[in-house]
Amino acid sequence: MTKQSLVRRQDLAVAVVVASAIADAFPRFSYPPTAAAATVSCAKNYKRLLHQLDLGSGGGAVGFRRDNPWVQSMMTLSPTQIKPPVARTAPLMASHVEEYDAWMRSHPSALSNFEDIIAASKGKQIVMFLDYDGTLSPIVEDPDRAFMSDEMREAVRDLASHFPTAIVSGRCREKVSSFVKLSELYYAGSHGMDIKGPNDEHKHAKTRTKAVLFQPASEFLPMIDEVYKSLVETTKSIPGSRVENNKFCLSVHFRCVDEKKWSSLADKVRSVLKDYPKLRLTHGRKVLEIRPTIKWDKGKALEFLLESLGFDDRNDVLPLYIGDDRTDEDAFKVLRDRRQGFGILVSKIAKETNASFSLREPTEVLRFLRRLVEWKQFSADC
Ligand SMILES: O=P(O)(O)OC[C@H]1O[C@H](O[C@H]2O[C@H](CO)[C@@H](O)[C@H](O)[C@H]2O)[C@H](O)[C@@H](O)[C@@H]1O
Repeated sequence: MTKQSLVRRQDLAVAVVVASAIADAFPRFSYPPTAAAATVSCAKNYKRLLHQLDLGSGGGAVGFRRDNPWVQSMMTLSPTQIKPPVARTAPLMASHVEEYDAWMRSHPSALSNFEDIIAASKGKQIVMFLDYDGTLSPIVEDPDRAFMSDEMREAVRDLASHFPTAIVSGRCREKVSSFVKLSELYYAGSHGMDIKGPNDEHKHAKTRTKAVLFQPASEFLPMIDEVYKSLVETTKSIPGSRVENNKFCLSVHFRCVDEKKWSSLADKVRSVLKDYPKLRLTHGRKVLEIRPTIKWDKGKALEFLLESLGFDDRNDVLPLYIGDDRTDEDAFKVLRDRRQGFGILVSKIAKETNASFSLREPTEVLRFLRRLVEWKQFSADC
């Protein structure tokens, strides 16, 4: 066994131990799922939980005990806080490693399969879509300090000089663009509900976009502001909770909330939302996300941007979307349904996904982006 493969095995073992801990703590939702049941059970559970979470479609009266599905879903979909158990039995670990290996075979590394991705781009214009948190920046406790490294910024800048590049984020557009600090990019903030093109001087030569600006949820602004104020007031008694105003949507963070208080936090959020049937609730990584019930998401934003760039109904385009979160699945699904381009999921653990490839963490995203730039520069020189 090589040193590299040994290291990878050790990483896998850690991921597996954490996943096993989740499965132990919440056996109803095994995670990662068994190889055979992975697709069906994860998808079913997630859909069921989302249905129960969807207050807009009548969530019904439910309590907020630890055994409540809503609270359970906060736990199962936000695994990082769960500590690995002290010891695991070898056979169990081995089986989970096998499951992870099986997942990696169906969602192989975009780095190891770089040549295949490049081969698929032959004669096509690559268009890049990048999620921000957990993709370009590592997940940190304070959302206001989720900075992107200078190396990553440099790589994204180089990337955008070769390919049209968009940032697609749940954050407020102004906030994410202040983190990225590159005016040559397209930005789709608030989960795609706030889209803006690059400044005039940066328009990409191969695109015919004009000043793109699309805000399909603008009528919800007063309601979102009102709910933001209510949530700040209602949740202030929960230590560590935090409400973030993302302009067309809101985030209620529970990364720094004691697990014992999650139920109470969920209760408070729901008590506010019950008066707003036009808002719905979804989950991200240790975050409850509140947004208008309109049929608009990151997938629609991807389609909107492709069309704005003049690539709609064309076969000579290869969109690549890199993201780490549930909300990115809408974009992965669009690519899968269109049979166009590739979704790349950033994850260290097996997850139900519509992505075709995977990368383990933002440092691998950085390597992938750099390779794309190097390949483009090399092919331009030849
Ligand atoms: O679509 P994204 O760009 O991935 O945005 C999704 C949410 O990201 C941020 O929250 C996440 O990152 C934080 C900083 O690392 C972390 O503290 C939090 O637990 C994560 O959920 C952002 O703050 C949210 O508003 C976005 O909705």
